[in-house]
Amino acid sequence: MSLIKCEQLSKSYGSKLALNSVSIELSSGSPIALVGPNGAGKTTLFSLLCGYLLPSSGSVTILGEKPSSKALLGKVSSLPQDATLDPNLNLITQFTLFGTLQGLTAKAAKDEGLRVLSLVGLSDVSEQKPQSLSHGMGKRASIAQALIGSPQLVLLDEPTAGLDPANAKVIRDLVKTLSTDITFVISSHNLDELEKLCDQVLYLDQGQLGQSVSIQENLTDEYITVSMQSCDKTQLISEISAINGVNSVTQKQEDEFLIHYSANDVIELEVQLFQLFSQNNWRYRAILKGRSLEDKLFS
Ligand SMILES: Nc1ncnc2c1ncn2[C@@H]1O[C@H](COP(=O)(O)OP(=O)(O)OP(=O)(O)O)[C@@H](O)[C@H]1O
Repeated sequence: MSLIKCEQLSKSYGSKLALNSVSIELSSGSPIALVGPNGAGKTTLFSLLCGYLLPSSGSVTILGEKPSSKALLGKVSSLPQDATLDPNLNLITQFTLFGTLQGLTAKAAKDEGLRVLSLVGLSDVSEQKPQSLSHGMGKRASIAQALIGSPQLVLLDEPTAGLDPANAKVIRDLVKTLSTDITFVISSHNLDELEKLCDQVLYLDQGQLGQSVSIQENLTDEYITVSMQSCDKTQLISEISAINGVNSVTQKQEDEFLIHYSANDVIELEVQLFQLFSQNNWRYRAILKGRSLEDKLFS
């Protein structure tokens, strides 16, 4: 059975059509990215999936059920972009309350609260109120709240927005670890982050679902993306273009170059690239097989 199924799903706010006939069918598994410009309809789609909003037309089901149905209690949860915890209650008190709202006994709810706090590394602050937490800890606490009851589907809206790189990595590692049991759908503007986490990317623009890109396909594409730290750009393009099997070299950004090749032996091409860098004393930042997600989506 599909995890999420939307058929010609539309949502209007008055005369504003925020979501326009979206049809998708998604299965459980690796994290799924939802990307799109501001106002594309990502939050609206999340709200429909959670049952916070009703469709104007079309249909949406999660595990075959309507989003707000009792059968989905505890199976779907979400971390809205502006989620805040109750400032008046300490973490474990409010998590216990959320657990009981999902039908757990008080004891089981407290155990569950402690379990999810431990998952996000916040056992030590379970008795503290949200205001005493740093921004990163607060975000982890909100994610912990979304994990109460071991849901099958968790929707994360900008889970690392505003976090420093170290805290963002903690959240990414957490999602990676948990994604063996939970399917995450992550809305974010951070394409680098999504590339690290997700296999599939849904692109929403002006309420319409555009392309669905599989990141894994990168592995078989005949592209290499090279980010350089220092080099002579004109010479780099000319010398790589001259390598046997290379069809084209395109400068994508200031220091990023996309190599399209038809060589059968990618390892041989990589060796030649390293030799070229070494001979010219050029330094590289990264060499990526395939195209970057940004390039796949926007070129
Ligand atoms: N409650 C509302 N009333 C009227 N219009 C709304 C409402 N909520 C959203 N919209 C409009 O619907 C469209 C989609 O908004 P939505 O918040 O779903 O986009 P988004 O992709 O999440 O944007 P962002 O990346 O900026 O968070 C926008 O044009 C927005 O202005």
